[in-house]
Amino acid sequence: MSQVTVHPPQKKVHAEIKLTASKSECNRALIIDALTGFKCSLTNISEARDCQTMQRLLASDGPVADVIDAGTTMRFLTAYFAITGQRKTMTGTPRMCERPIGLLVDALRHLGAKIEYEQKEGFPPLRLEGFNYSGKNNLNIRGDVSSQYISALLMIAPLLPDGLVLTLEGEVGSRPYIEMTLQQMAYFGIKFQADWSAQTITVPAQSYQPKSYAIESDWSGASYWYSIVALAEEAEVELLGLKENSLQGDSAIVAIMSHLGVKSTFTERGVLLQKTKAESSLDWDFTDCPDLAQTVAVCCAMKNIKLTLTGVESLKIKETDRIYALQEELKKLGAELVEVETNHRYELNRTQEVASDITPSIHTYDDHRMALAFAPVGMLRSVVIEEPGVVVKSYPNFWEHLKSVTEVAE
Ligand SMILES: O=C(O)C1=C[C@@H](OP(=O)(O)O)[C@@H](O)[C@H](O)C1
Ligand SMILES: C=C(OP(=O)(O)O)C(=O)O
Repeated sequence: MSQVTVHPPQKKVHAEIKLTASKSECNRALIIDALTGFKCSLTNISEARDCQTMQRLLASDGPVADVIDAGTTMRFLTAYFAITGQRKTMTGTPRMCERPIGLLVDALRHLGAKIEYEQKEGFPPLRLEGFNYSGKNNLNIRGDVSSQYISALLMIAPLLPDGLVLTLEGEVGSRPYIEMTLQQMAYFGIKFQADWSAQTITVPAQSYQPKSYAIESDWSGASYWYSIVALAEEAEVELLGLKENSLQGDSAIVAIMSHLGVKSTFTERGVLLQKTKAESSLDWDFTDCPDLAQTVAVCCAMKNIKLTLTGVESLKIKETDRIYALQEELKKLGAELVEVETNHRYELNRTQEVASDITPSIHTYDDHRMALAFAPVGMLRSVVIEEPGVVVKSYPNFWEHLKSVTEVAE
């Protein structure tokens, strides 16, 4: 097993970090570029493996598209290959083949795509066998499973002969990601109407306009630096390439961390993080920013801040069951994450002190965010992170960046 040990810093954490670009923004830009016939000029392409995989698969005419563990790549490419009538087998890691895709497949079939399941109904691997337009431009889809299905459908909507009227049913999770999709579509010239009270988005048939586009740094990646600053005794970190008015919903970390002891000041180059006083409890709804839940839970566990989490149901179908993974690994930090009876509400409490001579060893469950969220623990006590290479999915340079502020032993 490979592992790293993160040791507490010997001096003030002081760094300027150039984060890689957002994988979400990048994978949308790559799909839109493909829909213009690759006529856009994209800059600051993300180093995240999910985006490298997207680029490689868009450029390949091979019959099998293996997305590895990239959810957006799987969902966005399925819609893209379907609408462009490409015959492909879509597959990924064993975990990817446990992540549901039935709602997207049903929607694409309704529009005219021929798609078969190769193994289990509702899950990858899938076989795409062409597209024959059904003449239907109305579609209803549940909003509470994954917003990625909705983004995937929206991005192909302008290419449908009659456009698309998409109605989202029930609760809508990860809504900022849907808004990011619409804003990026608008940037590339697409006109649409979004009626959020009726949860209906109307996209007429039209063409994307090729343009140049610079992808912003990754706010999800920024969240680990917020946690580092919150936990370190003394710290000042500038994160480069982030904007105050971001398309990314994970910029909510600014507001969350203002309660947990990090002050943000936007500069011409990005955002400056400085320490400030933390509150003793936090109650946060993660419906709009599910990828921040692990960062915040670990940070609160270490700072002994009582945390109540809601809106975390989707965590069970991500790279791993993140609720289970958090529950297991937080125990090693002396904290307990329990579901409160009132349903879908979780409470995090420190229940015991872990002796200072114990070095917790954190299992990462093939989930980049488990490694990234637990690494900041090293600001307060030495911690082992198992299989550290998982970070490559979204933040390949993380360990190099961390080494610039503290000892990370291989
Ligand atoms: O559209 C996107 O780029 C994403 C949407 C979210 O997924 P869900 O919509 O499945 O919650 C998020 O967790 C994921 O990391 C990226
Ligand atoms: C859930 C995530 O990614 P995806 O769904 O794209 O695999 C993530 O990066 O936290």
